[in-house]
Amino acid sequence: MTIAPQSRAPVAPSEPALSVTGVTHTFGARKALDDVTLEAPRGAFTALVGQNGAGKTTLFSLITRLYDNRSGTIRVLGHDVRRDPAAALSQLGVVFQSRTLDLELTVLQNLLYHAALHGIGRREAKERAYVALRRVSLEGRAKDRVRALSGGQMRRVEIARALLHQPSLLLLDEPTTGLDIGSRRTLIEEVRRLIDEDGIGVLWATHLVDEIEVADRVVVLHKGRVMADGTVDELRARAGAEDVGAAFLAVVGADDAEGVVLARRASA
Ligand SMILES: Nc1ncnc2c1ncn2[C@@H]1O[C@H](COP(=O)(O)OP(=O)(O)OP(=O)(O)O)[C@@H](O)[C@H]1O
Repeated sequence: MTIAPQSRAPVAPSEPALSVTGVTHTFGARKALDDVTLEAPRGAFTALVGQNGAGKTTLFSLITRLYDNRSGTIRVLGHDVRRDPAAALSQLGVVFQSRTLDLELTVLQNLLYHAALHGIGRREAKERAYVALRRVSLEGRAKDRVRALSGGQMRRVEIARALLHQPSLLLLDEPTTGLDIGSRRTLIEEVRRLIDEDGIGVLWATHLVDEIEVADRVVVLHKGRVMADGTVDELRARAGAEDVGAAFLAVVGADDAEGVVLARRASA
C-alpha cells in the first residue's frame, strides 16, 4: 500500500497535532481504554505515562488504524482517522515498540524502502533520507548495514525513517526500551531538538517516570483511564509533590504504581 504524500488538505493553525476524544476500546470483556480524551499540541513533547497494561499500545494501535475506533474520535492535524484515513496517516510518523528495521539492509536502503511505500520518488527519497539522517546525527552511517549499529542508533534510524514523509505528529511507543542511560539521554535530546527546530508534535509513551521531566505536557494513563493531563509543574502541584515520581504515585494511587517505580529505579 502506498500513502500518497500529496493528500494534504488545508489545516486550521489551531488544530493540535493529535486530538483524541471519548475513545473506549475493549478486548472481549476487558476494557483496555475507557473514555480517553487527550491532546498532543504541535511543537510540543507530550509524554503518555502509564504502567504495563495501562493501554498505551492500544491507543497507538487505534491512532495508526491497526484497530478501528468504534467509539469517540481521533484526529491527526484535524483529519479524522476513520473518515479521512489517507490525510490523517500522511501526517503521522510512528516508531513502534518492537524494532522494525531490516538488519541485513543498509541504513539508506531501509529508508528508501519506506519512502517508496509512501510514493516518494527515488531521487527525492534519497535527498530526504540524508536530511532525516542529519536530523538524528547519523548521516555518516547511511551506507552501513543496520546490524552494525547500536540499539540507540537503530532507534534514531527509525525516527529518521518516520520523518521521511514530513509528518506533523510523531508517535513513539516506549522508544528507550533496552537502551543504556547514555543512549536514552541522546534519544530524548534528539527528539527535543526536532520539536524545537521543526515544530513537530510528539507523543512519547513510557512507563519510566524520569522521562516525563523533559515533557511539555504529561498525560497519565492508568487502567485505560486518563488520570491527569497537564504540565509537569501542574502534575506536581496537583499531587503536592516535589518529585515527579511521587506525583505519579499520588495520581494513580501508591499501591498500584509499583511497576513504574521499579522501572524508574532500574533506569537510574
Ligand atoms: N490483542 C489483545 N487481546 C486481548 N487483550 C489485549 C490485547 N492487547 C492488549 N490487551 C489488554 O489491554 C490492556 C492494555 O494493554 P496495552 O498493551 O495497550 O498496554 P500498554 O500500556 O501498552 O502496556 P505495555 O507497556 O506492557 O505494552 C491490557 O490489559 C492488555 O492485556
